[in-house]
Amino acid sequence: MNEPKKTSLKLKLQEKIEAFRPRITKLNKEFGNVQIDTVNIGQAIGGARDVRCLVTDISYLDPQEGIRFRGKTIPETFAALPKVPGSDYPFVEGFWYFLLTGEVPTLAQTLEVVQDFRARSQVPQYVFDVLRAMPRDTHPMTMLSTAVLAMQRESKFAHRYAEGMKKNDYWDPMYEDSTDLVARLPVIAAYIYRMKYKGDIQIAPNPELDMGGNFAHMMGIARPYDDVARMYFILHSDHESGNVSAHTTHLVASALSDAYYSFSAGLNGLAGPLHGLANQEVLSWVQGVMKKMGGKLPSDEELEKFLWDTLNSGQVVPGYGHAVLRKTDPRYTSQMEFCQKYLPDYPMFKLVNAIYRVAPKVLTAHGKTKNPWPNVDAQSGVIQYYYGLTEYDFYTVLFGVGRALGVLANITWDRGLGYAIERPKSVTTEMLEKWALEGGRKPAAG
Ligand SMILES: CC(=O)SCCNC(=O)CCNC(=O)[C@H](O)C(C)(C)COP(=O)(O)OP(=O)(O)OC[C@H]1O[C@@H](n2cnc3c(N)ncnc32)[C@H](O)[C@@H]1OP(=O)(O)O
Ligand SMILES: O=C([O-])CC(=O)C(=O)O
Repeated sequence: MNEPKKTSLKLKLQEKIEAFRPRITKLNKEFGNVQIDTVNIGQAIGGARDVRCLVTDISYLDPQEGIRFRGKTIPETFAALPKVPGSDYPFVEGFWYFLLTGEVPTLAQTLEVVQDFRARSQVPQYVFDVLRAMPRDTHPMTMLSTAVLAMQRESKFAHRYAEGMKKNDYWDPMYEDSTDLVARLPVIAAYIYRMKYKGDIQIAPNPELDMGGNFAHMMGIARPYDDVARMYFILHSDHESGNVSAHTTHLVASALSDAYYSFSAGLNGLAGPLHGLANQEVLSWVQGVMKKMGGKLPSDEELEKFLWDTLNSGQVVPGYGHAVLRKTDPRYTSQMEFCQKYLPDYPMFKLVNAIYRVAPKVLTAHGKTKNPWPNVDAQSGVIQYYYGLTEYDFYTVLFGVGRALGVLANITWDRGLGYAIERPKSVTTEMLEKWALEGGRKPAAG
Protein backbone atom coordinates (compact mmCIF):
# COMPACT_ATOMS: atom_id res chain seq x y z
CA MET A 1 0.00 0.00 0.00
CA ASN A 2 1.32 3.49 -0.90
CA GLU A 3 2.38 5.72 1.99
CA PRO A 4 -0.28 8.51 2.06
CA LYS A 5 0.83 12.11 1.65
CA LYS A 6 1.30 14.11 4.86
CA THR A 7 -0.95 17.14 4.51
CA SER A 8 -0.60 20.08 6.88
CA LEU A 9 -3.80 18.82 8.56
CA LYS A 10 -2.23 15.42 9.20
CA LEU A 11 1.00 16.94 10.49
CA LYS A 12 -0.94 19.27 12.78
CA LEU A 13 -3.06 16.36 14.01
CA GLN A 14 0.03 14.30 14.77
CA GLU A 15 1.54 17.21 16.71
CA LYS A 16 -1.71 17.67 18.67
CA ILE A 17 -2.12 13.97 19.47
CA GLU A 18 1.48 13.63 20.63
CA ALA A 19 1.18 16.74 22.82
CA PHE A 20 -2.12 15.47 24.28
CA ARG A 21 -1.08 11.92 25.14
CA PRO A 22 0.78 12.76 28.39
CA ARG A 23 -2.38 14.41 29.77
CA ILE A 24 -4.34 11.16 29.39
CA THR A 25 -1.49 9.05 30.75
CA LYS A 26 -1.17 11.30 33.81
CA LEU A 27 -4.93 11.34 34.47
CA ASN A 28 -5.13 7.59 34.13
CA LYS A 29 -2.05 6.72 36.18
CA GLU A 30 -2.11 9.37 38.91
CA PHE A 31 -5.80 10.23 39.20
CA GLY A 32 -7.52 7.10 37.97
CA ASN A 33 -9.31 6.64 41.32
CA VAL A 34 -10.76 10.13 41.54
CA GLN A 35 -14.54 9.79 41.50
CA ILE A 36 -16.48 11.91 38.97
CA ASP A 37 -19.91 10.30 39.15
CA THR A 38 -22.09 7.67 40.79
CA VAL A 39 -24.70 5.37 39.25
CA ASN A 40 -28.12 4.67 40.67
CA ILE A 41 -30.72 2.03 39.79
CA GLY A 42 -32.73 4.50 37.69
CA GLN A 43 -29.68 5.19 35.55
CA ALA A 44 -28.83 1.51 35.14
CA ILE A 45 -32.36 0.82 33.91
CA GLY A 46 -32.82 4.18 32.20
CA GLY A 47 -30.14 4.25 29.52
CA ALA A 48 -27.24 5.51 31.68
CA ARG A 49 -28.71 9.00 31.47
CA ASP A 50 -26.36 11.68 32.88
CA VAL A 51 -23.63 9.20 33.87
CA ARG A 52 -20.32 10.87 33.12
CA CYS A 53 -18.28 8.01 31.75
CA LEU A 54 -17.23 9.02 28.24
CA VAL A 55 -14.50 11.44 27.20
CA THR A 56 -14.32 13.55 24.05
CA ASP A 57 -12.79 16.90 23.20
CA ILE A 58 -14.44 17.28 19.80
CA SER A 59 -17.67 18.77 21.17
CA TYR A 60 -19.51 19.33 24.44
CA LEU A 61 -23.26 19.56 25.03
CA ASP A 62 -24.48 21.88 27.76
CA PRO A 63 -28.13 21.15 28.67
CA GLN A 64 -29.03 24.86 28.66
CA GLU A 65 -26.77 26.27 25.99
CA GLY A 66 -26.56 23.40 23.51
CA ILE A 67 -23.62 22.23 21.51
CA ARG A 68 -20.14 23.74 21.29
CA PHE A 69 -17.77 22.38 18.68
CA ARG A 70 -14.21 22.57 20.01
CA GLY A 71 -15.38 25.23 22.47
CA LYS A 72 -17.26 27.32 19.91
CA THR A 73 -21.04 27.83 19.73
CA ILE A 74 -22.74 27.35 16.36
CA PRO A 75 -22.70 31.09 15.43
CA GLU A 76 -19.05 31.33 16.55
CA THR A 77 -18.15 28.28 14.46
CA PHE A 78 -19.83 29.64 11.34
CA ALA A 79 -18.21 33.04 11.87
CA ALA A 80 -14.71 31.71 12.46
CA LEU A 81 -14.23 29.28 9.57
CA PRO A 82 -13.15 30.28 6.05
CA LYS A 83 -16.19 30.79 3.81
CA VAL A 84 -16.67 29.36 0.35
CA PRO A 85 -16.30 32.33 -2.05
CA GLY A 86 -19.72 33.77 -2.90
CA SER A 87 -21.39 31.74 -0.15
CA ASP A 88 -22.73 32.54 3.33
CA TYR A 89 -21.41 29.30 4.82
CA PRO A 90 -17.97 27.84 5.50
CA PHE A 91 -16.19 25.02 3.75
CA VAL A 92 -17.11 21.69 5.37
CA GLU A 93 -13.49 20.75 4.73
CA GLY A 94 -12.31 23.59 7.01
CA PHE A 95 -14.72 22.37 9.66
CA TRP A 96 -13.18 18.87 9.43
CA TYR A 97 -9.76 20.46 10.04
CA PHE A 98 -11.23 22.36 12.99
CA LEU A 99 -12.88 19.30 14.56
CA LEU A 100 -9.72 17.25 14.22
CA THR A 101 -7.20 19.82 15.46
CA GLY A 102 -9.21 22.32 17.51
CA GLU A 103 -7.63 25.08 15.41
CA VAL A 104 -9.39 27.27 12.88
CA PRO A 105 -7.62 26.66 9.57
CA THR A 106 -6.45 29.36 7.22
CA LEU A 107 -7.96 29.46 3.76
CA ALA A 108 -4.81 27.82 2.37
CA GLN A 109 -5.04 24.97 4.90
CA THR A 110 -8.73 24.58 4.09
CA LEU A 111 -8.08 24.43 0.36
CA GLU A 112 -5.49 21.74 0.95
CA VAL A 113 -8.22 19.64 2.61
CA VAL A 114 -10.52 20.38 -0.35
CA GLN A 115 -7.82 18.98 -2.66
CA ASP A 116 -7.23 16.01 -0.38
CA PHE A 117 -10.95 15.13 -0.32
CA ARG A 118 -11.08 15.32 -4.10
CA ALA A 119 -8.15 12.94 -4.40
CA ARG A 120 -9.89 10.46 -2.08
CA SER A 121 -13.45 10.73 -3.39
CA GLN A 122 -13.40 7.86 -5.89
CA VAL A 123 -15.89 5.23 -4.73
CA PRO A 124 -15.02 1.68 -5.83
CA GLN A 125 -17.43 0.36 -8.48
CA TYR A 126 -18.29 -2.72 -6.41
CA VAL A 127 -19.94 -0.43 -3.82
CA PHE A 128 -22.37 0.82 -6.48
CA ASP A 129 -22.87 -2.76 -7.65
CA VAL A 130 -23.84 -3.78 -4.12
CA LEU A 131 -26.32 -0.89 -3.94
CA ARG A 132 -27.76 -1.79 -7.32
CA ALA A 133 -28.29 -5.39 -6.19
CA MET A 134 -30.56 -4.25 -3.34
CA PRO A 135 -34.31 -3.92 -3.89
CA ARG A 136 -34.99 -0.29 -4.87
CA ASP A 137 -37.49 0.16 -2.06
CA THR A 138 -34.84 -0.63 0.57
CA HIS A 139 -34.62 2.22 3.06
CA PRO A 140 -31.83 4.63 2.01
CA MET A 141 -30.23 4.34 5.46
CA THR A 142 -29.91 0.58 4.96
CA MET A 143 -28.27 1.34 1.63
CA LEU A 144 -25.88 3.89 3.12
CA SER A 145 -24.85 1.63 5.98
CA THR A 146 -24.42 -1.31 3.58
CA ALA A 147 -22.29 0.77 1.20
CA VAL A 148 -20.02 1.82 4.07
CA LEU A 149 -19.70 -1.75 5.30
CA ALA A 150 -19.07 -3.08 1.79
CA MET A 151 -16.19 -0.63 1.46
CA GLN A 152 -14.46 -2.13 4.49
CA ARG A 153 -12.10 -4.06 2.23
CA GLU A 154 -10.43 -0.68 1.53
CA SER A 155 -9.51 -0.22 5.20
CA LYS A 156 -5.91 0.89 5.68
CA PHE A 157 -6.29 0.38 9.42
CA ALA A 158 -7.30 -3.28 9.03
CA HIS A 159 -4.47 -3.83 6.57
CA ARG A 160 -1.81 -2.21 8.76
CA TYR A 161 -3.14 -3.98 11.87
CA ALA A 162 -2.82 -7.33 10.12
CA GLU A 163 0.79 -6.41 9.28
CA GLY A 164 1.49 -5.78 12.98
CA MET A 165 1.27 -2.05 13.63
CA LYS A 166 2.32 -0.42 16.94
CA LYS A 167 -0.37 1.03 19.20
CA ASN A 168 1.06 4.56 18.92
CA ASP A 169 0.56 4.40 15.16
CA TYR A 170 -3.13 3.37 15.25
CA TRP A 171 -4.39 6.92 14.79
CA ASP A 172 -2.64 7.29 11.43
CA PRO A 173 -4.55 4.69 9.36
CA MET A 174 -7.68 5.47 11.39
CA TYR A 175 -7.32 9.06 10.18
CA GLU A 176 -6.71 7.82 6.63
CA ASP A 177 -9.81 5.61 6.62
CA SER A 178 -11.90 8.33 8.25
CA THR A 179 -10.85 10.93 5.69
CA ASP A 180 -11.48 8.51 2.81
CA LEU A 181 -14.95 7.89 4.20
CA VAL A 182 -15.83 11.56 4.69
CA ALA A 183 -14.66 12.31 1.14
CA ARG A 184 -16.70 9.46 -0.38
CA LEU A 185 -19.94 9.68 1.60
CA PRO A 186 -21.46 12.59 -0.38
CA VAL A 187 -20.86 10.67 -3.61
CA ILE A 188 -22.51 7.54 -2.20
CA ALA A 189 -25.43 9.49 -0.70
CA ALA A 190 -26.13 11.36 -3.95
CA TYR A 191 -25.87 8.09 -5.88
CA ILE A 192 -28.46 6.45 -3.62
CA TYR A 193 -30.73 9.47 -3.96
CA ARG A 194 -30.65 9.60 -7.74
CA MET A 195 -30.82 5.82 -8.12
CA LYS A 196 -33.90 5.60 -5.90
CA TYR A 197 -35.80 8.75 -6.69
CA LYS A 198 -34.51 10.35 -9.89
CA GLY A 199 -34.89 7.59 -12.45
CA ASP A 200 -31.35 6.37 -11.80
CA ILE A 201 -29.95 9.28 -13.79
CA GLN A 202 -26.63 10.03 -12.12
CA ILE A 203 -24.78 13.36 -12.16
CA ALA A 204 -20.99 13.06 -12.25
CA PRO A 205 -19.07 14.90 -9.52
CA ASN A 206 -17.60 18.29 -10.42
CA PRO A 207 -13.95 18.30 -9.32
CA GLU A 208 -13.94 22.11 -9.17
CA LEU A 209 -16.39 22.21 -6.25
CA ASP A 210 -16.04 21.94 -2.48
CA MET A 211 -17.82 19.16 -0.56
CA GLY A 212 -21.10 21.08 -0.01
CA GLY A 213 -21.15 22.51 -3.53
CA ASN A 214 -20.38 19.17 -5.11
CA PHE A 215 -23.05 17.42 -3.06
CA ALA A 216 -25.70 19.92 -4.22
CA HIS A 217 -24.46 19.47 -7.78
CA MET A 218 -24.59 15.64 -7.64
CA MET A 219 -28.06 15.78 -6.07
CA GLY A 220 -29.16 18.01 -8.96
CA ILE A 221 -30.41 20.82 -6.71
CA ALA A 222 -29.64 24.46 -7.58
CA ARG A 223 -28.20 27.16 -5.32
CA PRO A 224 -28.51 28.01 -2.50
CA TYR A 225 -28.78 24.26 -1.80
CA ASP A 226 -24.98 24.19 -1.68
CA ASP A 227 -25.20 26.42 1.40
CA VAL A 228 -27.98 24.25 2.81
CA ALA A 229 -25.68 21.24 2.45
CA ARG A 230 -22.75 23.02 4.13
CA MET A 231 -24.96 24.23 6.98
CA TYR A 232 -26.64 20.86 7.36
CA PHE A 233 -23.44 18.80 7.45
CA ILE A 234 -21.81 21.12 9.98
CA LEU A 235 -24.86 21.39 12.24
CA HIS A 236 -25.40 17.62 12.33
CA SER A 237 -21.76 16.67 12.74
CA ASP A 238 -21.38 16.04 16.44
CA HIS A 239 -23.29 16.09 19.72
CA GLU A 240 -20.67 14.99 22.21
CA SER A 241 -20.09 11.26 22.74
CA GLY A 242 -23.14 9.77 24.43
CA ASN A 243 -25.71 10.02 21.63
CA VAL A 244 -26.52 6.70 19.98
CA SER A 245 -24.62 7.20 16.70
CA ALA A 246 -21.47 8.66 18.31
CA HIS A 247 -21.46 6.18 21.14
CA THR A 248 -22.01 3.20 18.84
CA THR A 249 -19.22 4.30 16.52
CA HIS A 250 -16.89 4.78 19.49
CA LEU A 251 -17.89 1.46 21.08
CA VAL A 252 -17.35 -0.58 17.93
CA ALA A 253 -14.05 1.18 17.22
CA SER A 254 -12.92 0.39 20.77
CA ALA A 255 -12.62 -3.26 19.71
CA LEU A 256 -10.14 -1.95 17.09
CA SER A 257 -12.73 -2.46 14.41
CA ASP A 258 -11.85 -0.04 11.61
CA ALA A 259 -13.73 3.13 10.64
CA TYR A 260 -15.91 1.32 8.08
CA TYR A 261 -17.19 -1.27 10.56
CA SER A 262 -17.60 1.36 13.25
CA PHE A 263 -19.35 4.02 11.22
CA SER A 264 -21.68 1.54 9.54
CA ALA A 265 -22.77 0.47 13.04
CA GLY A 266 -23.20 4.11 14.09
CA LEU A 267 -25.42 4.73 11.06
CA ASN A 268 -27.66 1.85 12.09
CA GLY A 269 -28.24 3.62 15.41
CA LEU A 270 -28.86 6.92 13.65
CA ALA A 271 -31.59 5.16 11.65
CA GLY A 272 -33.75 4.74 14.78
CA PRO A 273 -36.87 6.95 15.08
CA LEU A 274 -35.89 8.27 18.52
CA HIS A 275 -32.56 9.45 17.05
CA GLY A 276 -31.77 10.60 13.48
CA LEU A 277 -34.85 9.17 11.83
CA ALA A 278 -36.94 11.68 13.79
CA ASN A 279 -36.37 14.23 11.00
CA GLN A 280 -38.22 11.94 8.61
CA GLU A 281 -40.93 11.42 11.23
CA VAL A 282 -41.34 15.17 11.69
CA LEU A 283 -41.95 15.68 7.99
CA SER A 284 -44.39 12.82 7.91
CA TRP A 285 -46.25 14.31 10.91
CA VAL A 286 -46.32 17.80 9.41
CA GLN A 287 -47.54 16.44 6.06
CA GLY A 288 -50.24 14.49 7.90
CA VAL A 289 -51.48 17.70 9.53
CA MET A 290 -51.46 19.57 6.20
CA LYS A 291 -53.35 16.74 4.53
CA LYS A 292 -56.02 16.66 7.25
CA MET A 293 -56.36 20.44 6.89
CA GLY A 294 -56.73 20.17 3.11
CA GLY A 295 -53.59 22.27 2.61
CA LYS A 296 -54.82 25.10 4.89
CA LEU A 297 -52.72 26.09 7.91
CA PRO A 298 -54.30 24.97 11.20
CA SER A 299 -55.20 27.46 13.91
CA ASP A 300 -53.28 27.10 17.19
CA GLU A 301 -56.36 25.41 18.70
CA GLU A 302 -56.53 22.88 15.86
CA LEU A 303 -52.81 22.24 16.17
CA GLU A 304 -53.17 21.68 19.89
CA LYS A 305 -55.74 18.99 19.12
CA PHE A 306 -53.43 17.27 16.60
CA LEU A 307 -50.67 17.21 19.20
CA TRP A 308 -52.96 15.75 21.86
CA ASP A 309 -54.21 13.15 19.38
CA THR A 310 -50.63 12.04 18.79
CA LEU A 311 -49.86 11.89 22.51
CA ASN A 312 -53.14 10.17 23.37
CA SER A 313 -52.48 7.49 20.77
CA GLY A 314 -49.30 6.67 22.67
CA GLN A 315 -46.85 8.17 20.18
CA VAL A 316 -44.13 10.74 20.77
CA VAL A 317 -44.21 14.16 19.15
CA PRO A 318 -41.26 13.84 16.79
CA GLY A 319 -38.66 16.62 16.88
CA TYR A 320 -39.43 17.50 20.50
CA GLY A 321 -37.66 16.43 23.68
CA HIS A 322 -34.05 15.49 24.24
CA ALA A 323 -32.02 13.24 26.49
CA VAL A 324 -29.64 16.05 27.52
CA LEU A 325 -30.93 19.41 26.26
CA ARG A 326 -33.37 21.33 28.43
CA LYS A 327 -33.88 24.32 26.11
CA THR A 328 -34.54 24.89 22.40
CA ASP A 329 -31.76 23.21 20.46
CA PRO A 330 -29.47 25.89 18.96
CA ARG A 331 -29.32 23.74 15.82
CA TYR A 332 -33.09 24.30 15.55
CA THR A 333 -32.57 28.04 16.00
CA SER A 334 -29.81 28.16 13.42
CA GLN A 335 -32.04 26.50 10.81
CA MET A 336 -34.98 28.69 11.81
CA GLU A 337 -32.83 31.74 11.09
CA PHE A 338 -31.99 30.28 7.69
CA CYS A 339 -35.72 29.84 6.98
CA GLN A 340 -36.48 33.37 8.15
CA LYS A 341 -33.94 34.64 5.64
CA TYR A 342 -34.69 32.41 2.63
CA LEU A 343 -38.23 31.07 3.00
CA PRO A 344 -40.14 33.26 5.48
CA ASP A 345 -43.51 32.81 3.75
CA TYR A 346 -43.28 29.09 3.06
CA PRO A 347 -46.47 27.56 4.55
CA MET A 348 -44.63 24.56 5.96
CA PHE A 349 -42.19 26.88 7.77
CA LYS A 350 -45.17 28.78 9.17
CA LEU A 351 -46.63 25.50 10.38
CA VAL A 352 -43.34 24.48 12.02
CA ASN A 353 -43.29 27.87 13.76
CA ALA A 354 -46.85 27.35 14.91
CA ILE A 355 -45.88 23.96 16.34
CA TYR A 356 -43.06 25.73 18.21
CA ARG A 357 -45.69 28.08 19.69
CA VAL A 358 -48.04 25.31 20.76
CA ALA A 359 -46.13 22.04 21.33
CA PRO A 360 -44.06 23.08 24.39
CA LYS A 361 -47.27 24.02 26.24
CA VAL A 362 -48.96 20.74 25.26
CA LEU A 363 -45.94 18.63 26.17
CA THR A 364 -45.63 20.45 29.50
CA ALA A 365 -49.31 19.80 30.23
CA HIS A 366 -48.84 16.16 29.18
CA GLY A 367 -46.28 16.09 31.97
CA LYS A 368 -43.94 13.33 30.83
CA THR A 369 -41.01 14.76 28.90
CA LYS A 370 -38.23 16.48 30.80
CA ASN A 371 -37.71 18.79 27.81
CA PRO A 372 -40.72 20.17 25.95
CA TRP A 373 -38.56 22.14 23.49
CA PRO A 374 -37.69 21.31 19.86
CA ASN A 375 -34.54 19.52 18.81
CA VAL A 376 -32.64 19.77 15.51
CA ASP A 377 -35.00 17.39 13.72
CA ALA A 378 -38.06 19.64 14.14
CA GLN A 379 -36.75 22.16 11.61
CA SER A 380 -34.38 20.43 9.21
CA GLY A 381 -36.89 18.69 6.93
CA VAL A 382 -38.73 21.89 6.05
CA ILE A 383 -35.63 23.34 4.41
CA GLN A 384 -34.99 20.17 2.45
CA TYR A 385 -38.61 20.00 1.32
CA TYR A 386 -38.56 23.63 0.19
CA TYR A 387 -35.58 22.99 -2.06
CA GLY A 388 -37.29 20.04 -3.71
CA LEU A 389 -35.93 17.19 -1.64
CA THR A 390 -39.38 15.91 -0.85
CA GLU A 391 -38.45 12.25 -0.39
CA TYR A 392 -38.24 12.48 3.36
CA ASP A 393 -37.11 8.92 3.99
CA PHE A 394 -33.79 10.22 2.60
CA TYR A 395 -33.31 12.87 5.30
CA THR A 396 -31.46 10.65 7.75
CA VAL A 397 -28.90 9.91 5.03
CA LEU A 398 -28.07 13.63 4.98
CA PHE A 399 -27.77 13.48 8.75
CA GLY A 400 -25.44 10.48 8.38
CA VAL A 401 -23.11 12.29 5.98
CA GLY A 402 -22.86 15.15 8.47
CA ARG A 403 -22.55 12.88 11.51
CA ALA A 404 -19.54 11.21 9.92
CA LEU A 405 -17.48 14.35 10.54
CA GLY A 406 -17.88 14.24 14.29
CA VAL A 407 -17.81 10.53 14.99
CA LEU A 408 -14.88 9.83 12.69
CA ALA A 409 -12.88 12.71 14.19
CA ASN A 410 -13.69 11.12 17.55
CA ILE A 411 -12.48 7.63 16.73
CA THR A 412 -9.31 9.03 15.18
CA TRP A 413 -8.59 10.71 18.52
CA ASP A 414 -9.69 7.56 20.40
CA ARG A 415 -6.87 5.68 18.69
CA GLY A 416 -4.48 8.60 19.12
CA LEU A 417 -5.02 8.58 22.85
CA GLY A 418 -5.10 4.81 23.16
CA TYR A 419 -8.55 4.55 24.72
CA ALA A 420 -9.41 1.09 26.01
CA ILE A 421 -11.95 -1.38 24.72
CA GLU A 422 -15.31 -0.30 26.17
CA ARG A 423 -16.80 -2.86 28.48
CA PRO A 424 -19.16 -1.63 31.23
CA LYS A 425 -20.33 -4.12 33.84
CA SER A 426 -23.86 -5.50 33.82
CA VAL A 427 -25.81 -6.83 36.79
CA THR A 428 -29.00 -8.88 37.16
CA THR A 429 -32.47 -7.65 38.16
CA GLU A 430 -32.22 -9.84 41.28
CA MET A 431 -29.08 -7.96 42.31
CA LEU A 432 -30.83 -4.62 41.80
CA GLU A 433 -33.76 -5.81 43.97
CA LYS A 434 -31.38 -6.94 46.71
CA TRP A 435 -29.42 -3.66 46.64
CA ALA A 436 -32.69 -1.71 46.62
CA LEU A 437 -33.70 -3.40 49.89
CA GLU A 438 -30.24 -2.94 51.39
CA GLY A 439 -30.13 0.76 50.44
CA GLY A 440 -27.24 0.37 48.03
CA ARG A 441 -24.60 -2.06 46.82
CA LYS A 442 -22.02 -3.03 49.40
CA PRO A 443 -18.61 -2.99 47.68
CA ALA A 444 -17.97 -6.68 48.41
CA ALA A 445 -21.31 -7.77 46.90
CA GLY A 446 -20.07 -8.50 43.37
C1 LIG B 1 -30.83 14.02 16.67
C2 LIG B 1 -31.59 13.46 17.77
O1 LIG B 1 -31.46 12.31 18.07
S1 LIG B 1 -32.56 14.51 18.66
C3 LIG B 1 -33.89 13.48 19.23
C4 LIG B 1 -34.77 13.03 18.11
N1 LIG B 1 -35.93 12.24 18.58
C5 LIG B 1 -37.17 12.75 18.64
O2 LIG B 1 -37.40 13.91 18.34
C6 LIG B 1 -38.24 11.79 19.06
C7 LIG B 1 -39.15 12.43 20.11
N2 LIG B 1 -38.46 12.59 21.38
C8 LIG B 1 -38.26 11.53 22.21
O3 LIG B 1 -38.72 10.41 22.00
C9 LIG B 1 -37.44 11.76 23.48
O4 LIG B 1 -37.56 13.11 23.88
C10 LIG B 1 -35.94 11.40 23.31
C11 LIG B 1 -35.80 9.95 22.82
C12 LIG B 1 -35.27 12.33 22.33
C13 LIG B 1 -35.25 11.53 24.66
O5 LIG B 1 -35.76 10.54 25.49
P1 LIG B 1 -35.61 10.61 27.09
O6 LIG B 1 -34.27 11.11 27.46
O7 LIG B 1 -36.03 9.28 27.62
O8 LIG B 1 -36.66 11.74 27.43
P2 LIG B 1 -37.40 12.05 28.82
O9 LIG B 1 -36.56 11.66 29.98
O10 LIG B 1 -37.89 13.45 28.74
O11 LIG B 1 -38.63 11.03 28.72
C14 LIG B 1 -39.57 10.93 29.78
C15 LIG B 1 -40.91 10.50 29.20
O12 LIG B 1 -41.36 11.55 28.31
C16 LIG B 1 -41.67 11.00 27.05
N3 LIG B 1 -41.31 11.93 26.00
C17 LIG B 1 -40.09 12.48 25.76
N4 LIG B 1 -40.15 13.23 24.64
C18 LIG B 1 -41.42 13.13 24.18
C19 LIG B 1 -42.08 13.63 23.04
N5 LIG B 1 -41.45 14.40 22.14
N6 LIG B 1 -43.39 13.34 22.86
C20 LIG B 1 -44.03 12.56 23.77
N7 LIG B 1 -43.46 12.03 24.86
C21 LIG B 1 -42.15 12.31 25.05
C22 LIG B 1 -40.76 9.77 26.95
O13 LIG B 1 -41.22 8.88 25.95
C23 LIG B 1 -40.82 9.22 28.35
O14 LIG B 1 -42.05 8.55 28.47
P3 LIG B 1 -42.17 7.20 29.36
O15 LIG B 1 -41.89 7.64 30.76
O16 LIG B 1 -43.54 6.73 29.10
O17 LIG B 1 -41.12 6.27 28.84
O1 LIG C 1 -27.51 14.09 21.70
C1 LIG C 1 -28.36 13.22 21.47
O2 LIG C 1 -28.65 12.30 22.26
C2 LIG C 1 -29.14 13.22 20.22
C3 LIG C 1 -28.80 14.35 19.30
O3 LIG C 1 -29.35 15.43 19.37
C4 LIG C 1 -27.72 14.11 18.35
O4 LIG C 1 -27.06 13.08 18.41
O5 LIG C 1 -27.48 14.99 17.50
